[in-house]
Amino acid sequence: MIPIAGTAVLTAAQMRAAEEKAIAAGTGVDTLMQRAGAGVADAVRRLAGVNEVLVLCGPGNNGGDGYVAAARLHAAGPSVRVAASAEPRTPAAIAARALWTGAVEPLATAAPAPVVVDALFGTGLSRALDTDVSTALNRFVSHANLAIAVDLPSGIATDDGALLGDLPAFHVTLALGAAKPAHLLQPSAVHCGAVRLLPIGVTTDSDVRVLSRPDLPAPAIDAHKFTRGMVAVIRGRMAGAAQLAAQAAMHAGAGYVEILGATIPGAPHALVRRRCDDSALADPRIGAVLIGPGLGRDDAARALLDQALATDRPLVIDGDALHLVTPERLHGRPAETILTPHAGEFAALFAASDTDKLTAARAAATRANATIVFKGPDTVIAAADGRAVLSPAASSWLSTAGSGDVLAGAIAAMLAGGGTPLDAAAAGVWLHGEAARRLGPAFIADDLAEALTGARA
Ligand SMILES: NC(=O)C1=CN([C@@H]2O[C@H](COP(=O)(O)OP(=O)(O)OC[C@H]3O[C@@H](n4cnc5c(N)ncnc54)[C@H](O)[C@@H]3O)[C@@H](O)[C@H]2O)[C@@H](O)CC1
Ligand SMILES: Nc1ncnc2c1ncn2[C@@H]1O[C@H](COP(=O)(O)OP(=O)(O)O)[C@@H](O)[C@H]1O
Ligand SMILES: [K+]
Repeated sequence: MIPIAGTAVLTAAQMRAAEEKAIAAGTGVDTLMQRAGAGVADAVRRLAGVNEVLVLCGPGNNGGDGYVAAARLHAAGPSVRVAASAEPRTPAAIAARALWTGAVEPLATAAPAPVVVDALFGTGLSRALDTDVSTALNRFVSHANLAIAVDLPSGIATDDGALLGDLPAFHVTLALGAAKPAHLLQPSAVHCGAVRLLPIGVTTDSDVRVLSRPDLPAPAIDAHKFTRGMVAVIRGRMAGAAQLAAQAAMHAGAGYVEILGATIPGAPHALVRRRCDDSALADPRIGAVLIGPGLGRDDAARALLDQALATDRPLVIDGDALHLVTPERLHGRPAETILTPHAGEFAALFAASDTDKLTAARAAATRANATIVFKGPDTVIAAADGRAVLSPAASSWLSTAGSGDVLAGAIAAMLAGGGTPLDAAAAGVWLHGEAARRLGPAFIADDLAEALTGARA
């Protein structure tokens, strides 16, 4: 049972292919199922203690994992019962069913237990749950003190995180072999609870990974302010937003942060101010230019955006600027570009899409030849080369005005510090989430910017 941070994320088809590769190399599906079931039993025993466990088994290999786990749990001591929605259908699941010597109760009439283990459906779910199955599942989960899902909560779509039925929320989900998009994308992720990985000895390879704590060393012994990264924030109509972003860049570790534009009364003394002209923007020491927070959408804003797009400096584009730019204008830029849209800005820039958030972000990244940070409760970071990073849900207290400005500043600091755009964006998202976690409830964006210092530590 290991944390999923930094691990590969596989679709159902990629997981099947990985499994087939293992089978072709000599590890049978029964062996994989034994490993999965043993891992589940071990995790359940640790989480459930001496409480009675009810294992719910479906017709496929997810159900097979359930029978293996039930037999192993029974052998290890805890009181276990099994209820099934249907007879097992796959050869491996039929063999696993034979290992369970106790009764198999019908799902509809089985009594609840303090611990419920859902092995009804995993990556093979192909349509919505029947209502009798989802009613029973809700009944068991609502009566349990601890609800554990095997691989995925039954009723969620592995690849896009859609809910295929009226689903309860689980406390823990044990991802078999690899995390899947549904463990991280909403609305399904919130139904998974804490997700832990159970390795089953299958090699998993993917362009998509789970966000992890970035490696951000202290400045080198001979560092000076410009080697640590210089960030230029272009100020627009709302000075507060630009100031928040600038403060975030400073607290995230940039060595030198300047505001390009009119003076902001009360700004920190460490924040340098300069006129926003072509020569300021051409400063070769600038590691990242940030435009968008509080920019406005008028002609003056458009002129500032033109200036920013004309530089050969790495660029972070946020907020209002996302409404003024087009993917085509970004495509030919001579330096890296990171875009940080929330759902509304994403739709304005790339048009609404009916695909899932991961697919949409990757397509947008290719289209704009930029790194996209598609924000929200399931932030997706996608690079133009197809790689992507999925963030586990961050604190919902981030839903406060200005927290996006803080994120943009943190990402600009990471980019100026020399990371690749994908690493810089991921590091910024991680610091932002960690700062929020440290603050707890009801913080404001100003607190969040300051808390980046602690997150960085
Ligand atoms: N991929 C791997 O490497 C491994 C996968 N294993 C397990 O195998 C699972 C995948 O097994 P399967 O492909 O057999 O799929 P599932 O066990 O998820 O379910 C498939 C079965 O359910 C039926 N079905 C699908 N949707 C339904 C619905 N809404 N209502 C009623 N019946 C429905 C299908 O016709 C099929 O019979 C994984 O989630 C995991 O738990 C493990 O056994 C070990 C290794
Ligand atoms: N419910 C939520 N759970 C987790 N993170 C959230 C939630 N709501 C917003 N966020 C995060 O907070 C930030 C909000 O950014 P944005 O919408 O641009 O706000 P603003 O424009 O007010 O600064 C983003 O990083 C987003 O991912
Ligand atoms: K399941």
